[in-house]
Amino acid sequence: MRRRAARPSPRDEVLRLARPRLSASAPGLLTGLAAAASTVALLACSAWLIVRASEQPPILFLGMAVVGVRAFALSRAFFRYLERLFSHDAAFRSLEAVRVHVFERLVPLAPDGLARSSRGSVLSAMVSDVDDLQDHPLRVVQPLATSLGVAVVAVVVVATVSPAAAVTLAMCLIGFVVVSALVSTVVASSAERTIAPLRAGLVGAVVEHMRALDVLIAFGVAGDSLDRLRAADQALTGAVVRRAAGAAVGAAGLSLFGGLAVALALLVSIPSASTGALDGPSFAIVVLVPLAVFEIVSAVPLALGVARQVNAAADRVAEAAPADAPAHLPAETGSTDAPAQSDAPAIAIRRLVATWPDGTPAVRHANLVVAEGERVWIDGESGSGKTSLAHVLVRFLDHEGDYMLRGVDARSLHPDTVREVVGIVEQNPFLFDESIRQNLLFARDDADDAELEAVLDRVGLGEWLAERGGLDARVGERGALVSGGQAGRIALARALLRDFPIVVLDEPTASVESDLADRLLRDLLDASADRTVILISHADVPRGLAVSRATMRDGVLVPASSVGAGADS
Ligand SMILES: Nc1ncnc2c1ncn2[C@@H]1O[C@H](COP(=O)(O)OP(=O)(O)OP(=O)(O)O)[C@@H](O)[C@H]1O
Repeated sequence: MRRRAARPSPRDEVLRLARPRLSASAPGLLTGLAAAASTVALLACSAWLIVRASEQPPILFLGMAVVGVRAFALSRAFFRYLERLFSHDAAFRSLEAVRVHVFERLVPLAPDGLARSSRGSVLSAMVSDVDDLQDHPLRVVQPLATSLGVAVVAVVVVATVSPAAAVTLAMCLIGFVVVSALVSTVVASSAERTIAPLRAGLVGAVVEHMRALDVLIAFGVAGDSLDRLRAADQALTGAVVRRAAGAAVGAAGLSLFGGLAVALALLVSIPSASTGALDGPSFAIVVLVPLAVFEIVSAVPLALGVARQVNAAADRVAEAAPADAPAHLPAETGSTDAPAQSDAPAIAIRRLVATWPDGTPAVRHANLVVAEGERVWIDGESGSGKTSLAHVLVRFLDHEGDYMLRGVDARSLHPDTVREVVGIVEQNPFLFDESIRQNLLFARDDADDAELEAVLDRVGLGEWLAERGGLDARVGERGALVSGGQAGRIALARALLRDFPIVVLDEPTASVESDLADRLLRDLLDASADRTVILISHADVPRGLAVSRATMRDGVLVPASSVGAGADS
């Protein structure tokens, strides 16, 4: 029986994505090898030429070596240039693919699958951790492959001249790689593994500091936040310094073993040189080639350090953007045919249960039937689960039990298709730091100015728009230049532009004083008169605005009460 291949670990999956295909990386690897081989050959040829020239032979005997020195000097630069070109081209191409792939993995997580990750860690995963992954082909695979190739070729070439010198060279190379790798692992491995998380911590601290600056200043604690930033910066600097110490150990090992290789080559070659078995130029090659080889393999301890950093970055990318969506989020599959209006209710849910990705119960039990064109008011105490239900209705959250949308099982539809029919106007709508026009256009980018002005007029913002000087007025960072009620109205204008037949209004009056709340609610519901509306509001809704009412209590939706529900205004 054939065994199914084990699935690679999340880290390996990410690294495999970052690794260019062999056909893309082969030109870089081969030219890198040629450049390194040229370096060694240049030194060997020069050493031979200098020593042979000191013997003052006829110039004809030196011709080939002179050409060789020139050729290897030129080919070294030429192949080095090509190697940079090919290897970076391959790495950047795969980097582009990785970033797109990571972004595609993040999209289905938003918004509820990302609720527990800080913006800083997602930002770091997407930017600096993905950037670090390009070091895998460039600064790990390339130098290791080049070093191995050149070391083997050099040992073989030296063996043809002096087998004993080849043995000492091989021993010194192995000693250097083993000892410096071990010592630098002891000195720097923990630093290298912590650099990515510490850098993410610093980015996260900076992002949070900037986002919360108004609150921090208002409460006089901006200094404490700056202290935290400083501490994060110091921790990162400390790790970088410890990593540099590891690199210094590697450099010391290089001098030690490089010198040892030359000394041992002298030791084992002098007897044959003194008996004449080894001629002067060959003696020079045997003694000096180790210096050039060690220059190439000096990249090995650095590459091992970079490999540890890349592994840490890959772990973080795999954690921030897992290959499989976490439990309780809807799968990004299903029919893309949006269900049309029919005799079936707009929304019918029965024995519906939903859970947040972290396991917190979101909705414990809900039954609700909403006819096409009906307005339902869902009230309930803060934290009872109203917003959670809204997230189920727009398929941000998965559910168990029945959720039929216009007679079609919502789970059989692609979540994006459900969101073409059911739109949400969030409790704290997000406004981009852009003009009013841009904040509306992203809902429907082919709307002209007249349509935008009409929809703003419909949600009661016509006068305000004129006062602001038109659609080019900016709304500020996170809507800082508009009030909470105006932000809610802009969010509804977006939903109307998108023309969702079913709209969920989540606490539209939450940030509005109570005497203005009734007017805002009336305006919003008037503006959505031709659609099915599920109005979530813990505040009273004036009589007549909602047709039926249901109450959420501790995650349980208590069935709708009589027609004409609503408080006396
Ligand atoms: N992203 C989340 N991850 C995990 N738990 C959450 C998340 N969002 C909300 N909760 C929890 O789910 C429960 C219901 O919260 P929900 O926001 O649905 O209440 P709500 O009735 O809309 O409250 P409010 O009227 O204050 O907006 C609460 O216990 C809350 O702490």
